[in-house]
Amino acid sequence: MSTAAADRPKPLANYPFLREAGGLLFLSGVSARQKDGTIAGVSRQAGEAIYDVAEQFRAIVTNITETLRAVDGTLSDLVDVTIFLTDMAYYPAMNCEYNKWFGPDGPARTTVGVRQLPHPDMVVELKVVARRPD
Ligand SMILES: N/C(=C\C=C\C(=O)O)C(=O)O
Repeated sequence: MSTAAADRPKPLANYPFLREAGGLLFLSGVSARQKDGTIAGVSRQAGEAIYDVAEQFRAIVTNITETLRAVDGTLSDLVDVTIFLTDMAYYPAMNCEYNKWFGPDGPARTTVGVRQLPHPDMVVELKVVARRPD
């Protein structure tokens, strides 16, 4: 299974976009980082960072979609999602965006609060598992 074609920001270290095992696809953690290195959903006002968790979430969904596309998969193949938030104050807005993408029959989901993600402008990161497309 080739994963090299994914139209995704390059990994930050020596890990693959995804790894297959037992008919499942385990994707490495995905942020809103773009191919040019910027992070979606961040603006600055008077030097202060303003974070849009919904925009970051949408960018993550795009990154996941691109990763799955490389193996002929789609978001409907997701079976498990873990969401990392740097502040639970983002939880309601994240849920609102989440519900635009996934229904009650979507993947199992867990959300946890974390102190930091790999870049200070990342406020949300997803770790997902998908079934291997037929
Ligand atoms: N998966 C990891 C980072 C992902 C960052 C990104 O997608 O921008 C990691 O460090 O393990």
